Amino acid sequence: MLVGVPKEIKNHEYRVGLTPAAVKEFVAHGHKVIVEVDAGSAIGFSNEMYIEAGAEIIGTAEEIFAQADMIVKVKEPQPNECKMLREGQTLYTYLHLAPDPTQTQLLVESGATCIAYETVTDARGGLPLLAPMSEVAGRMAVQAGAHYLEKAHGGSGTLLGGVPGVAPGKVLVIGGGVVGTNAAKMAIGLGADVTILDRSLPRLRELDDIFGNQLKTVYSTVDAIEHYSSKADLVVGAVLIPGAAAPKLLNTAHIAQMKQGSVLVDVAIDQGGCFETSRATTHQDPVYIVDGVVHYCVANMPGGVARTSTMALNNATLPFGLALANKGPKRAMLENPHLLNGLNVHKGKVTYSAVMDALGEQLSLEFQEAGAALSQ
Ligand SMILES: NC(=O)C1=CN([C@@H]2O[C@H](COP(=O)(O)OP(=O)(O)OC[C@H]3O[C@@H](n4cnc5c(N)ncnc54)[C@H](O)[C@@H]3O)[C@@H](O)[C@H]2O)C=CC1
Ligand SMILES: CC(=O)C(=O)O
Ligand SMILES: [Mg+2]
Repeated sequence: MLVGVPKEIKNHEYRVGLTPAAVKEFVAHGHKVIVEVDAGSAIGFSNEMYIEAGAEIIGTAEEIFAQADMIVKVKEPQPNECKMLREGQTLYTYLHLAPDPTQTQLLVESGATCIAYETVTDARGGLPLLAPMSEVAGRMAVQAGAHYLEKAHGGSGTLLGGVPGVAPGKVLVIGGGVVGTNAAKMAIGLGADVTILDRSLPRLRELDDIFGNQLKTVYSTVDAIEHYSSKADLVVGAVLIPGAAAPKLLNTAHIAQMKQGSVLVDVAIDQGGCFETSRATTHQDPVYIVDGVVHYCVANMPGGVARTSTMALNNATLPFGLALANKGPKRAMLENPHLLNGLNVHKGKVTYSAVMDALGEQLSLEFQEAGAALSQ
């Protein structure tokens, strides 16, 4: 198969679909890889490294899209990229279609086979191609929180770890999944006083087993959220109800009760955010202040540490990517129901029901169940 890797074109997005190490794997399996010039240069993956791994460097995205059987990316394709896709071509990347009618319409019109990283599943009910970016975002949440607690950045001037003779800062993590666990790990590592809320008791038991008495686990109720947020220096929003908009767990009245200079990091902002006052921000302009509380709501946090994120993402995407190339997309998906769950659009039809539920009527889309669509 001819695999193409264009340079990402979203604002301040430096991740790249394949690392040189991943290219080497595709080449070792007999595939040809073409990479756009400087696709990874910003994060230390030079054109020479890709050539050494066996790739050919190509001057423009247009040539990559025209030649490749499968396009491997990170972020959802931008409109000009969608227009270069065609029937018979496979797109393997994050898509997040449900809130994005324009992209959905363009992918349907392209006729291409579009696989979304974020809907590929695993045998334990997890999302294995979302998990690495949730690990990154969870860890970054505490780094960002510690930074914005500094006086010069709008915070209260609190050091999360404290010092001998001064108590540590208090961190509240709401949601104990992948983001929440990684945030807790970092906050504990800094020596903060950490409490995590979840509404799943089995999950709270697991967290108790992992962290012991370094972490306070509390069942998530309105009362618990009110109590712990009013005392917190840093609150991390890390809830997910799969496929749905995030629930608003802190309202404006709760935020008014919080300490001046405390920090909210709303990681769930890509699902609409879990604080009433949250609105999406960017790496260029990451924070704003409401009622004396600093809000950090960056929707693509992993892009901020693009080198680590690219390597973490490739570790997860490589086995599925190789299966797509080795077997061909049709056989690879029909043989693996978890990969098939990634299929969102195929030959002009939507094949993922949550996307159909969100946009079907608005765009007059045609739906076909993924397995049936591929089998034709
Ligand atoms: N902003 C960014 O750059 C990124 C954002 N994310 C987002 O972070 C969010 C969390 O992702 P994951 O940790 O992977 O999800 P997850 O499914 O692993 O964990 C979510 C947890 O929230 C809990 N939960 C649901 N409702 C709750 C409530 N009312 N109170 C307390 N807990 C509740 C669930 O029981 C579950 O344990 C998602 O919206 C995801 O899309 C992920 C990566 C990057
Ligand atoms: C998950 C996602 O969309 C990102 O890492 O940017
Ligand atoms: Mg206040």
